[in-house]
Amino acid sequence: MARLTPMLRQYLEVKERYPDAIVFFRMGDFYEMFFEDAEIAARVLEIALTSRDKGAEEKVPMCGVPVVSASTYLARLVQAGYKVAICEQVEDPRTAKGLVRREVVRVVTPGLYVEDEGLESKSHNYIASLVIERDQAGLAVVDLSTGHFRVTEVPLEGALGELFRLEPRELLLPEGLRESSLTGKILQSLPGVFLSFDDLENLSRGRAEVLIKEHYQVATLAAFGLDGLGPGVRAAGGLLRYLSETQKGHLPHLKPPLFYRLSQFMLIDETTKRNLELLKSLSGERRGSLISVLDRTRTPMGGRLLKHWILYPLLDRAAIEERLSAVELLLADGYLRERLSGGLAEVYDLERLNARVAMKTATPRDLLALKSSLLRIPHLKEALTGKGGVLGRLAEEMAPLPELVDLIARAIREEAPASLKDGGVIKEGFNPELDEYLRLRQDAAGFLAEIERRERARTGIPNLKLGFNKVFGYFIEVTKSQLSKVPEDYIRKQTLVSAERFITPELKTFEEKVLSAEEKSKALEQKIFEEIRQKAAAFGPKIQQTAQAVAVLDVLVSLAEVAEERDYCRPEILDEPIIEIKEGRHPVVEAFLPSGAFVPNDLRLDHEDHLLLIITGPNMAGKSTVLRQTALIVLLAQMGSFVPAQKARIGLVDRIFTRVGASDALSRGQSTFMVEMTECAHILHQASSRSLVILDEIGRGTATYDGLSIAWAVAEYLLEKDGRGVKTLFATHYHELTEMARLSEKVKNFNIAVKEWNDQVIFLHRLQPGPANRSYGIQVAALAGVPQPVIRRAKEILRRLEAGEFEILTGMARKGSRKRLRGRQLDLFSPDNLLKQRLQEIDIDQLTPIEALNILAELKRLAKED
Ligand SMILES: Nc1ncnc2c1ncn2[C@@H]1O[C@H](COP(=O)(O)OP(=O)(O)OP(=O)(O)O)[C@@H](O)[C@H]1O
Repeated sequence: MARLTPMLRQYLEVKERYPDAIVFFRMGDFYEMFFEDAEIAARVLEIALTSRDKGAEEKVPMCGVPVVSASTYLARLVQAGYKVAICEQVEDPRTAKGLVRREVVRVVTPGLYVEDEGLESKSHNYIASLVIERDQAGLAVVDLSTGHFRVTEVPLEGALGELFRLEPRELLLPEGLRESSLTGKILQSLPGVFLSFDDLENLSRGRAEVLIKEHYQVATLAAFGLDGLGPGVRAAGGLLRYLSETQKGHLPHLKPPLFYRLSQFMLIDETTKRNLELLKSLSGERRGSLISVLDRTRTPMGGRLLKHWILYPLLDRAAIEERLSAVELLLADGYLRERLSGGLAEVYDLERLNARVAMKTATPRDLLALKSSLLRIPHLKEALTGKGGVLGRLAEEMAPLPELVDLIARAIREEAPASLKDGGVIKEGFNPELDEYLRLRQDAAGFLAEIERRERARTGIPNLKLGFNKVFGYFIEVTKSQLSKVPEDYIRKQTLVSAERFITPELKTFEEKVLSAEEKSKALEQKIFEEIRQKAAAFGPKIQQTAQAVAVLDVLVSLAEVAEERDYCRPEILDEPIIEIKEGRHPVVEAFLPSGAFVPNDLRLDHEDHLLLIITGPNMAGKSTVLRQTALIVLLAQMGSFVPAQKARIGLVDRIFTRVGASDALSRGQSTFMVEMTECAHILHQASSRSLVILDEIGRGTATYDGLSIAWAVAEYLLEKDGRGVKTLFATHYHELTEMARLSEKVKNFNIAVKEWNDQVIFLHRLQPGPANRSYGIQVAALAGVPQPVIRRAKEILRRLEAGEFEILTGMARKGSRKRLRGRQLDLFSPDNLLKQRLQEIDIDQLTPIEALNILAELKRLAKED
């Protein structure tokens, strides 16, 4: 240490306090990084790595980024998963005695990033914290870029699901969980989440309460609905402490924590969110997702709220009806909708602008954006006056804040530059002192012209010019051919190819005056701007309230537009557990087909005679589509949207469960069948009589008869669960399941119609009562391009199976007729020696019917491979 320069010593002291962060060390107009930090940053940011003298002969690796463009570099480091500590000069270098004092003013991680460059405008950037107490988990989430703060308590097994629903960018966990299996599971569910660890386990309930009360200056937690909570309060307090430490206590825009219970909303778990392709398609893109069809929002806060509505459908009938009525009104009044959408399109991200104002990072252009957004508010309010219901309430909640608009309009120049650094931000006439400096600078132009004119006359050099550059300041330029006329008092400063530049004492004195005026005016502009920003910050809560109202309005207008364009209807919301859909459509599939090409379908579910619908039909007929569209229509209805149907009556559903086809869990080291059964177990445990269960092809991942037996037992269990059963749609290729309809009147068979033509199938996509009579698997295989010899052979096997050989075989197996069975099987599948040998080993007399069936299934499989 002793050999280091004082500056590097200061740097190392800072670094010692933030060992796991890259330190951005402010030096003038740059943030510099040293040692290993410099090497990492140079690599990640692709900037030059240089070095600096350590004071002795050794060199220290170093790199730097300009302060003006720092947020871009910051975004890249943070996105690459690094933590950055921003260390500023906290005193004026011009007046500091000795080394300038520097302090870390903010720590930035993926979850603490607030600059626009690295954030998706229509997504929240959440940081969450998790605290576990026995079988309960407390969860708190904050979006620092908007100030949203939410808290919940969930049973431990639901914590992961809720985390997946929120998808935080960063998760704060108790130190003790660092190496735990739970952390491993979290990383599997949320790949790319940035994990931070904190001493949350030793944060007592009492201490956490004090932290919250102190921050919000309240006497009790009752106002936030947090009283009576345990781990929820600790998670919220812990998160607040972490935010306060990293932001150095600077969190004025954080909204009061909003407590919610999972039971207030329809529960959408990880599987359902993925399977129903709510925010992303199965291939991971926005295209093909529900939100891609629904999102017509014009403001970033509207976009974020729409996501929230999709993930948190309501269970309160009155609240749903309110939203639906607003959508209906907007749908009916095209003129109103147009006025509103025009206004909304001109509102910027009020939430993030407000956050930047509060965090003192707002630029002059941010304030202009705030002003022009607020200027739209009176128009929106006016358009909504007298509308009643939600719309009327929104109008009341919007605050146009004319004092703030007026202040910004008087103070900030419309063409203000992006940064404050070079001045030119504050309008003339706003501050007399600033005007004085400005006049001096303007006068300077006249004064310089006067000097030029006078010097030309004095020296007789007609093309003598006055100029300015950053290195030499003001100068007089004389071309080489005129040099002989230059007077004695000119002092030569610079030689160019064809001219020489001079200064005079008079010019130097003048220059000092002008430059000091410039410097003073910049400092004054900075001060004035900060004062205005400070004043704007005082309007924070009103701006947030307005932003929230704008967001709701934006989503409602968006839903009305989609309803109009895609011809959706208003669903009837019921308390009784019925789902009745007439001419329902899949909102996403239909959007990809030509208009009118989608075949609508009717469907009814209830607890009397339509509790379990078994849906059979060939591959590609549209079984999955019917299943998913039913779930999506229910979800849309409960989020307050119109639905793609001619008529829909929806009894409130508390949860939608889905078990659909292959999942991407293979990459997480689980087998397809294991995933299928885990999801299935979850459904069987959790589903209630108010849930909707969608099962697509269950039991397919194992041996045929194991699978069939499981599928059958699962269906039976759901039929009886809790005495009332669970509304279930079950698509299957196990034709045997259709037998269930004979055993219970609550079960109904449906199939999806196809037409046969020239040994080809034509898909009609129409749902009709009764079981499917054929599977057409081979025709679909042919469509898919399976080679002709295989298709011919498959048809041959199928023909013989259908001719009854299958039943004969099983019958024989039951009777234990070893010899005949062997003969038949050999004949049927033209087996090789290996197969013959296997059959010799089987003691058919001891076989149970199921075992016999399994053997046959295996033979079939071998024959197919053959
Ligand atoms: N009602 C419909 N109207 C028009 N096209 C439809 C309809 N239903 C499905 N389709 C089309 O058929 C395709 C296959 O549908 P889907 O995946 O639902 O079939 P499936 O019966 O579940 O098939 P598999 O058994 O192979 O999974 C869809 O991608 C869609 O293009």
